[in-house]
Amino acid sequence: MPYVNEVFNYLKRTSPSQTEFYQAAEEVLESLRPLIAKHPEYQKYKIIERIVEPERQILFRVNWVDDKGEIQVNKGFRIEFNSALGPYKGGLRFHPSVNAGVIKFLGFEQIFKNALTGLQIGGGKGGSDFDPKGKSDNEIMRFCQAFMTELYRHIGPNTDVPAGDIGVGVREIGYMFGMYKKLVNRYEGVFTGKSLNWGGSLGRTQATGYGSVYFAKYMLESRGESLEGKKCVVSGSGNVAIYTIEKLYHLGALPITCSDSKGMIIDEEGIDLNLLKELKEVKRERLTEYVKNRPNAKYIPVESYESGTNGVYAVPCYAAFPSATQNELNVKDAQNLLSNGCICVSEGANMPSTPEAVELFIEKKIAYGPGKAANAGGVATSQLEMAQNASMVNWTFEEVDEKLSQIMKNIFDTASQTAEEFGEPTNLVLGANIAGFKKVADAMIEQGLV
Ligand SMILES: NC(=O)C1=CN([C@@H]2O[C@H](COP(=O)(O)OP(=O)(O)OC[C@H]3O[C@@H](n4cnc5c(N)ncnc54)[C@H](OP(=O)(O)O)[C@@H]3O)[C@@H](O)[C@H]2O)C=CC1
Ligand SMILES: O=C(O)CCC(=O)C(=O)O
Repeated sequence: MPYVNEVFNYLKRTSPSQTEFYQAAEEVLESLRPLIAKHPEYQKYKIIERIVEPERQILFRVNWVDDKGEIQVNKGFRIEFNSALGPYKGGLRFHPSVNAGVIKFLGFEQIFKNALTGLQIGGGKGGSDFDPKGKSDNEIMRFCQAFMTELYRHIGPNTDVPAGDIGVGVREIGYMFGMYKKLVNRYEGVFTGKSLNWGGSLGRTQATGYGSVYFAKYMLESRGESLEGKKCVVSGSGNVAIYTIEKLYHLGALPITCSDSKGMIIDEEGIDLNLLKELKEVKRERLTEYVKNRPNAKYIPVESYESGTNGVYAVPCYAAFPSATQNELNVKDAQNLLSNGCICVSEGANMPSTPEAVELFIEKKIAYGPGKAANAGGVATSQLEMAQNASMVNWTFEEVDEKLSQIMKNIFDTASQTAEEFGEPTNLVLGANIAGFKKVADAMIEQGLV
């Protein structure tokens, strides 16, 4: 369909060098071809042209002073992509790889992910190229405060509600919220992922990882399969990876790997979750420390991975849970997984598989849950946090977890029913993209040309 090609070419011409954004946009636009053929109104109202263009992009300078008294300068970003379904909602990422193209891909994915949750949240994302690694607690605080001295004027509980992502957790949210409160002189639910001491929701910390495992469970159930007793591989060792591992244990599976940017752990007896939490959540150590406490486990540094592959996906498993970062799983990794008998991939990370890897998973018809569906439990639980803040109530952990599980089931049902309707029953990429897009597109038409 030339229309879709034209929009994609326009986007490449007008937003140069945004590789990750092109990747995310191309996948969605390709999926939309059969929908647009059936629904010419999307073309008439120029929904595709409008949806690939953020409503607002905020780029700003962040000045702060390090512990040596030297001035440091970083870039800050907030991309308010689409508000058809609710206030902009999406995390903040602090990582040296952050640039406009990365934030734009994340914000774009967020539009459809948030729509799939069935909740009233629009799509946005932000962050900075600030590297939190090796920074003191005081430096983290000063950076977060400096970041907020600009961002505060663009956000609000009914406007734009940030949360965490890579490099941003409860500690950073606390420092940013503190500065926001001081600047606006109001105590309000402007962030999610807050500490339980002052407005956070039980279950938000666990939600993305738990949600990704629930999604795998529902994909597998629909095929008469289950995770019980099965070996699983997990990449990453941050928030999403840790709670993926925890939920895998709850469901009787055996998670045997985790990783960080320097290397990976293989622990055939099962990852020691208490040890991992202590190292990563409390001490903020590297994974090399894990094997010092767990002599039977093996540490493999990145340099020892087979060239051009991610070592995690060379480990034989029944199901894989990519939970680190974008494009961490390439076509060679996908081949390794498939040839070792893996039948399920549930993406906790955003866009962790390259387009060629995704194509192979779809062609082989394995249970493949794309990130925008499989990791939507985090943002969905953020919306539950907003709902509790707005009505000044606190739900129990069990209430939140029950709602999360049901939301993941609904997302799976919606994506698979839509995939079936468009003639490819196992293709959840197609199903998730069409179902998410349709909800936003219909709202955009109903709200007029704004
Ligand atoms: N937190 C949330 O609620 C949600 C997160 N996500 C996505 O999940 C993924 C993980 O996020 P989260 O767990 O919150 O982040 P964390 O910062 O808690 O952890 C990130 C993990 O990924 C590893 N990692 C990051 N970048 C790279 C890289 N370039 N190469 C190899 N490993 C890397 C980190 O290793 P190291 O410490 O060495 O850098 C760390 O183990 C991201 O894609 C994020 O967008 C999706 C939905 C919600
Ligand atoms: O909880 C949120 O608002 C955002 C989570 C997030 O950044 C994501 O879904 O990628």
